[in-house]
Amino acid sequence: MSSAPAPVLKKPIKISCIQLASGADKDTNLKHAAEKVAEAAQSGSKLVILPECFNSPYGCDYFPKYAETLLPSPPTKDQSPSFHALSAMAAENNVYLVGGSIPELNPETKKYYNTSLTFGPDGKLLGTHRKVHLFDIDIPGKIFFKESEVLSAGNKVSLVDLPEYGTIAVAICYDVRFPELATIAARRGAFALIYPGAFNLTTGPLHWRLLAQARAVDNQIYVALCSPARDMSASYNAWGHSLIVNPLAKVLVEAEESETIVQAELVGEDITEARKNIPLNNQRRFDVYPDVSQGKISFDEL
Ligand SMILES: NC(=O)CC(=O)C(=O)O
Repeated sequence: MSSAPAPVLKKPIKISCIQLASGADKDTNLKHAAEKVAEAAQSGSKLVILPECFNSPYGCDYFPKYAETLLPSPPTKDQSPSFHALSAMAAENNVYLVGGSIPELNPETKKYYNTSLTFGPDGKLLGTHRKVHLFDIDIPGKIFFKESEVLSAGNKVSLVDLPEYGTIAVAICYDVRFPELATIAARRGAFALIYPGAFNLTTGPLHWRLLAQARAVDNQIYVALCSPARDMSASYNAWGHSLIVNPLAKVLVEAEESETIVQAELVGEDITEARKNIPLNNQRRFDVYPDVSQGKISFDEL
């Protein structure tokens, strides 16, 4: 007799994406982020998400200037003010915090990364994700961006365990375009795919919502994309439109472009129901596409 699979989300959790307005001053950005995290927590969120490059402008010219050193871990306050500010935001508000991303400099290799840090309600670091797929695109007349001119790529699928709830996967922005990473995280039991991200005025309207819905329908789990607010005076204009999508790929909530917090309650039964009614997980044909299941995968060492 086959028994029902254990729910991947043990109890409901309210989550918030903070579509943060930030500028060039890191201290101001950190203080503002702290106010917004407190606001999200006060409204009942237990998982709070900040955007990609939440405390700096986004662009290759800015990565070295704003980069912080995270190793050896934990870093000192001088090495990483953002690490300490994020840890305090999580602890003071008793929330899990996916701290968007920050530019990171590895002091030994001298390589830069676009790195996300996730903290628990006790302020302890639970996981890190270095952007795996660097944002290198050239759409003539519209947008040219080459993160690989400055950044190096991370090399792992990042899963973070939230003990009372279950497991989330954290990846960054351009990573959302790669279904393999999401599908592997889902097969490892994630109940949500969390992407701090910063699409732009060209790719945002084309693909932002579509990709969130695609990753949700592929994997029958929740997806959250958290953008910075749009700033037309900045060199990179973020799309905004932070959103949360359910396991049937329905958009539960979506922002416009200005600063706001979008929230939704994630419910385990909605994942179970979607998977019962459309049982993709029992129907995969790895005998037909073995490369997907046999590739070598690196996971987060928690
Ligand atoms: N900024 C990114 O990493 C990705 C992006 O804007 C896009 O894929 O489009």
